[in-house]
Amino acid sequence: RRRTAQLPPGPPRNWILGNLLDLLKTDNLLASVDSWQDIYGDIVSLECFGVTVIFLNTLECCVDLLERRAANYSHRPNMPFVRDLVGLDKSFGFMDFSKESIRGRRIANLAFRPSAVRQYSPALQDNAVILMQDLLKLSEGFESVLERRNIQFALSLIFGITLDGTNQHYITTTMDCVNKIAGNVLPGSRIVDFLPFLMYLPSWVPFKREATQLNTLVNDAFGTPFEDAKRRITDGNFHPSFVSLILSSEEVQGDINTEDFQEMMKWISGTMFMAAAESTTSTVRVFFKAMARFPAVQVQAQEELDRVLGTRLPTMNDRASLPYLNALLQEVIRWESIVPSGFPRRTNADDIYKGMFIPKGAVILANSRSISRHEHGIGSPDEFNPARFLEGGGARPVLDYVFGFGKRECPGRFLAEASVWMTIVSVLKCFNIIQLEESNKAPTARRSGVIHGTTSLTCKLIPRDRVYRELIQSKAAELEASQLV
Ligand code: HEM
Repeated sequence: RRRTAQLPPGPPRNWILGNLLDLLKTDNLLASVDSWQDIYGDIVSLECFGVTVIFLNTLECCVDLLERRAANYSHRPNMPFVRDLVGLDKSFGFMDFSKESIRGRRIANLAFRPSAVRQYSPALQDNAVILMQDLLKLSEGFESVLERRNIQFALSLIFGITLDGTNQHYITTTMDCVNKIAGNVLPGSRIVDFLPFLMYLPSWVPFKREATQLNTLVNDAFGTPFEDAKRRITDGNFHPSFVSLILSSEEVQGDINTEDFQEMMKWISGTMFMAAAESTTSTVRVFFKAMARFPAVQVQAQEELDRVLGTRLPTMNDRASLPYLNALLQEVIRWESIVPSGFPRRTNADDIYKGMFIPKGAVILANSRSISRHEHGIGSPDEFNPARFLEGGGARPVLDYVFGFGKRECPGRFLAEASVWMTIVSVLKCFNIIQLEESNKAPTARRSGVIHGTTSLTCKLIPRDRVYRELIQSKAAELEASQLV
């Protein structure tokens, strides 16, 4: 069967370069994948220097392969640039599916499983209050405030670090590191990923110099906050965090004080931090964009908030009584997928699926953007309409696909959902989001690569009522006095 089965169909290949030129268009790659799907169907393949790249464009294909055949589809691609040269092979997010990556996920789960995330409710609420206070001071151009607050929250939750005048460098280092990693993950970002022997070129070759610089940045961004957290724990002057929890946990087996364990924890905590730093901010940016463009949805959401809460600020306990807001959260995550082509996987052995040949070593991308555009229920997929997630709306719950599949499913999904929910209900309760006139300049995409950072925001905030301003200011003053944020 293997000899007769063909690779999945795909765009024509150049006899030397294969589909390299198609893959190099990373900015337009998603638009190209849409058109290939229309022409070639649910599974599309490309080829480059003997490496097959396969896009899975439907939920059925993703579940069949990434979940039901997980044993063959749970590795990450070889990616010599980021894994070997930059050194991210020590991060469980980049490791093959192995005892070590399973251990990393288990340890992360201790602090990010649903029961643990529920305990972060007070911290999420406090974080939302401080964000609202920052937004009150700055009605326009608030994108950097969102980014900053999210990084501060992640630093505090994972490492127990609060930012003061001495450690602001964490913000720039983190963003620089996340952007550079995200830009080097998709197939086509680096030729060396298709031709691994290029790794052995001398160190002055430009891409190797770049890798060395990125390696230094990665070691700093992953290592410094962990060392800082350990120092605070040793001094006995620390806020409880993921690191302090694990370093004192009875559930973790092995010798916590060995160098190997400490090194592993550095990479696990750094991985969770880097993954959290950008993903939630990008999702919140999609929310602002949608609210500015679809004011009727905003009015309906505020109507529900005012009816259920009166004039008090929201808390995490309100989730169960705000069905429209819950649907709105799902629609934000569906409408503009922030990890549109998933995080690449690799096959471990040859396979046959639906009569097509999927070779060993193929890079597999779960096209969650396409799924979100086909499993959207009522109306057009481009319209922002939370009602599609209410009864009879027919949309597939986003948790079924946006956070990946099977054994590599996103371990931060419960925190991501809770944190984005708390932010959007707080913003809608306290502000109206107004679309600014679009400038003539085409909006710039913030980021390309594996994380889609959406276009720059063209909206401003108008506080809704004095009562919220007063509530925010008094609660924020309390928090600042107790140095909890
Ligand atoms: C809306 C926000 C987020 C989205 C859409 C998202 C999506 C994803 C996706 C699609 C994957 C790949 C899963 C696969 O291979 O099947 C992934 C992996 C991962 N995510 Fe998230 N994520 C988000 C937030 C977070 C947060 C907040 C954290 C950390 C607290 C996190 C940590 C990770 C890690 C560590 C992995 C790698 C897991 C592994 O390789 O085993 N993510 N995420």
